Amino acid sequence: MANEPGAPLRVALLGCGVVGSSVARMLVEQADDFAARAGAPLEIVGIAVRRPQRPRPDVPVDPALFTADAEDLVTRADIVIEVIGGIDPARGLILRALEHGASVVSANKALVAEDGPTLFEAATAHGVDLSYEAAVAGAIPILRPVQESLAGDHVRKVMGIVNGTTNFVLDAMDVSGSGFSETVEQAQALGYAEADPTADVEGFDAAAKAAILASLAFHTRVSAADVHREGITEVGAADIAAARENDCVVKLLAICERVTADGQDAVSVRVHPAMVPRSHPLASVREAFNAVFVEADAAGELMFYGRGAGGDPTASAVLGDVVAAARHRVAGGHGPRESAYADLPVVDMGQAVTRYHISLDVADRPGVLAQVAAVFAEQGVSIETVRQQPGPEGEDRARLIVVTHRATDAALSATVTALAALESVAAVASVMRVEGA
Ligand SMILES: NC(=O)C1=CN([C@@H]2O[C@H](COP(=O)(O)OP(=O)(O)OC[C@H]3O[C@@H](n4cnc5c(N)ncnc54)[C@H](OP(=O)(O)O)[C@@H]3O)[C@@H](O)[C@H]2O)C=CC1
Ligand SMILES: N[C@@H](CC=O)C(=O)O
Repeated sequence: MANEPGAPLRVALLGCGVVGSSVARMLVEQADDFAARAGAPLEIVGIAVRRPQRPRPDVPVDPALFTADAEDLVTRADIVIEVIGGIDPARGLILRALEHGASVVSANKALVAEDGPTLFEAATAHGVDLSYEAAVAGAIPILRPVQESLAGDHVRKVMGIVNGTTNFVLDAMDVSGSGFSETVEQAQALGYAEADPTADVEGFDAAAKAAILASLAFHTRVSAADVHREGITEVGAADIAAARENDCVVKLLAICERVTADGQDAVSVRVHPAMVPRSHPLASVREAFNAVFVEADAAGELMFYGRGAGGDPTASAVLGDVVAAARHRVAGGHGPRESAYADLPVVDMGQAVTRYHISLDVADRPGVLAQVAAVFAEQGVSIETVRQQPGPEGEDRARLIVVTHRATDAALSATVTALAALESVAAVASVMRVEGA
């Protein structure tokens, strides 16, 4: 859909919170640059928010532009930027914008991961762009490289830290021993966390991003519901300490990989905390930074690193999509369409192959090590290393630390259940997967 040459492009902004206020400010402050890059001036014609009367001193626009009537606003724009978040009303507003011929830019991973195909079909039907680079890993250009630059390769695996809030919390627990709630509050104040931080700490946000990455990397459809998800609320000081003793750090990882299941090509997509060796590049990703590690047949290993959350970093990705959409409207053409021809099944977590680090408090007497080893053997799980440490002073207990070789998650988790049932095992002190070794 081409616009009149030189005519301003009408931009509607839906949402003016952490991300939207940065987008509005940058559009205004860098208006001349955007006009030159896009090939036409970008003119904000309205900003839809919940509370239009609220003073917003950090947003340098005419207060009359604020409206609560997003439904009307989207029908008056060439480009609609959706940074409200959540499923509704964002979904209805995007569909309405596309139906009215507007190009849409969104940062909404929850919506794309839940109902992307409906939105993509509407964009295709109306011949306009729908882009969402900001939805995964904030400022890091990762979706376009995976979708376009790697379209000539065969991506085998994508593994990354894609949630800034949880990385901020885990990093603080490791470095300063800070408490969980206190660091989540800090992440909220810094604008990293979602409106409801449960989405971050319970892994929903990372699962949505994993679904998007897997869909693009493997040319298939993966929705958020297909992703195995564990958050960081169960990670305690004992796990952080166990990781440190093992020369590892704990990270919330999103892992998307091609697998073979029952002789068929399939994909495994999971989000969970894992111990990562300090020597691995992902271990050095600190604070709210994100990083995504991609393995492809021809390219080999690639790593993308940068700020994964916050207003300005996310606005950078949003505005990159806005300029691309504007160029298409000025010169004709459109961005990449969904490529989901592969139609690969998603395997369940039990079939995923991983390694476990298990710390057990056991009775310190002859034969216990043999009992423990027998449980691993019964489940077909091979032990890589086992260490024994003294237990608490005055108690006849020892701490056994076992790291396994790779096995299916089903076998590993059955092993932990069987270990916990042994009379000689007083407690399973910590269980965590190990990745990146
Ligand atoms: N924050 C971050 O670091 C990142 C966020 N994202 C994504 O960007 C999106 C926005 O996030 P963020 O800016 O943090 O969110 P905020 O909660 O800070 O802002 C949400 C904005 O949407 C407005 N809004 C809420 N409901 C409605 C509604 N029904 N109609 C019109 N406007 C509404 C709010 O209005 P009001 O101001 O009046 O309350 C507010 O301006 C989300 O999809 C998020 O996942 C992506 C990457 C990073
Ligand atoms: N809440 C998210 C924001 C970016 O997507 C995060 O913490 O990474």
